[in-house]
Amino acid sequence: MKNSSHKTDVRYAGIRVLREVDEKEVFAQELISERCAQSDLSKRDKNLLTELVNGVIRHRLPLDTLISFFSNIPLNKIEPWVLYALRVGLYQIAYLDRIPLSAAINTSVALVKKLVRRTDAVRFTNAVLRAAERSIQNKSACEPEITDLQKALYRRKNIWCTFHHPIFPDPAKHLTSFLAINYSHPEWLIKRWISRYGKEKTVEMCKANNLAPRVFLRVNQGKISTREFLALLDKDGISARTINTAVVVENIAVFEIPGFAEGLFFVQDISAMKVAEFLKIEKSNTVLDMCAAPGGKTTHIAEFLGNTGWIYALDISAKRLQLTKENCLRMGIHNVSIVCGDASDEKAPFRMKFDRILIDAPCSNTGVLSRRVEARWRLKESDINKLAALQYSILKTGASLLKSNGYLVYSTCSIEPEENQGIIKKFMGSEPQFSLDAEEHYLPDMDKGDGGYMARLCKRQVYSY
Ligand SMILES: C[S@@+](CC[C@H](N)C(=O)[O-])C[C@H]1O[C@@H](n2cnc3c(N)ncnc32)[C@H](O)[C@@H]1O
Repeated sequence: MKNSSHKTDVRYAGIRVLREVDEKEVFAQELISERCAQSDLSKRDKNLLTELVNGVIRHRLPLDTLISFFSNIPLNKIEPWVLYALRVGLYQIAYLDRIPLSAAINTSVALVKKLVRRTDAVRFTNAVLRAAERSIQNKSACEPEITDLQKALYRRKNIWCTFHHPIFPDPAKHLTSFLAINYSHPEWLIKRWISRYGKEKTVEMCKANNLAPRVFLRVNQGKISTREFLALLDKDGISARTINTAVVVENIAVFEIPGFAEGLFFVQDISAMKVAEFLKIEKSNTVLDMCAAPGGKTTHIAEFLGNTGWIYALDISAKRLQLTKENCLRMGIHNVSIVCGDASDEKAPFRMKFDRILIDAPCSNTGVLSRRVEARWRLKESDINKLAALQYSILKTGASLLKSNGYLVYSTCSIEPEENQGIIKKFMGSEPQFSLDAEEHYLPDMDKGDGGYMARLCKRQVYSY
């Protein structure tokens, strides 16, 4: 859909991405980047597209709760395009400040007019959005002003939106469903985290998961020094600072940062940057990266190797390995072989053994929910044990491919113990040749980065007499 000046309409692009993310099970961020690259959207509209798609996915549960409250049709009976248009409209009404309420309503109604072309659907969309708008009492209420939590929706940075009606569960009677709806996470995950981390920490993590994550850049030292890169950003008026070796950029989308195509940096969370370092790479090592795509850690390992040694980048996904290849080319890395295969298969396609092995395992992603916005809705509690079984078999294969005195790092971006300490404990119980050299786990934090886990195992030499 083009608007009157024949430019792509940003909300139309957004609603299509939202439906595709749900129906094709693709990653929202990858689809947003693809659409931004292909479209004639302005920089401002690209930012709005990112905000709308990520915001609607992150806040889906409170948005659907509002729709259910103001609609006379059950949620599962609402025509899909109408439902997406309602979510987009309500997100702007309840969570954004820049867009006038009338514009939020009119643009969603216009989407339904174009996509559904039925007057009852148009009338229904208009009625639900106007009822929600009329029910808002104060869009920027501070915590001390909240007298009835059933009428209050948490927005961000301790700002709430209050309503005239009691829409949300009573926290005194249904604490977990109140927290699940207000902070937009599945209830089973809230229960799990409360039992492990307590209510305060759980709420803090949920709040962090609902904010756009910080953009951390790993400067490609093979091409440019951090000082030179900061000067380049400064020249473009981009404010940046360093945290340890990472560069943090504020208020800017990745596509606006200079030097991407030239491979001057890799976008990588500060927690993910710790993993390659943890592997204790030495020059000339032969390294196996067993779950390598799209190559964030492969390219970091290459930096530690300099132009020495060799990396085998294995992954089960040919499509994601294509990204690994492109990233290696972009970053100017040539000592990598790309291998497509199943790392859980004990007959892994290698006859040789490796000095270092990295297993950055497929996981539930519960440490990176601010980045992987759709993950919280796709994940089921029963998936955690299934993932643990896969992770364990990948670890067993990796262990069989490590040289004596070599190091193996097992890492995830999950904060669930079954996928982390549980795997290592079980493994150590059955593999006396290995010792646990070091272990770290971290919870998601706005300033310190994503949540996750890493363990370094050492394979001892066994002498037979
Ligand atoms: C956490 S991501 C890896 C991220 C990567 N290390 C990086 O830093 O860019 C996990 C990867 O595991 C891959 N994967 C899932 N199951 C696998 C299997 N059985 N064998 C090999 N790779 C697998 C996925 O395709 C995905 O690319």
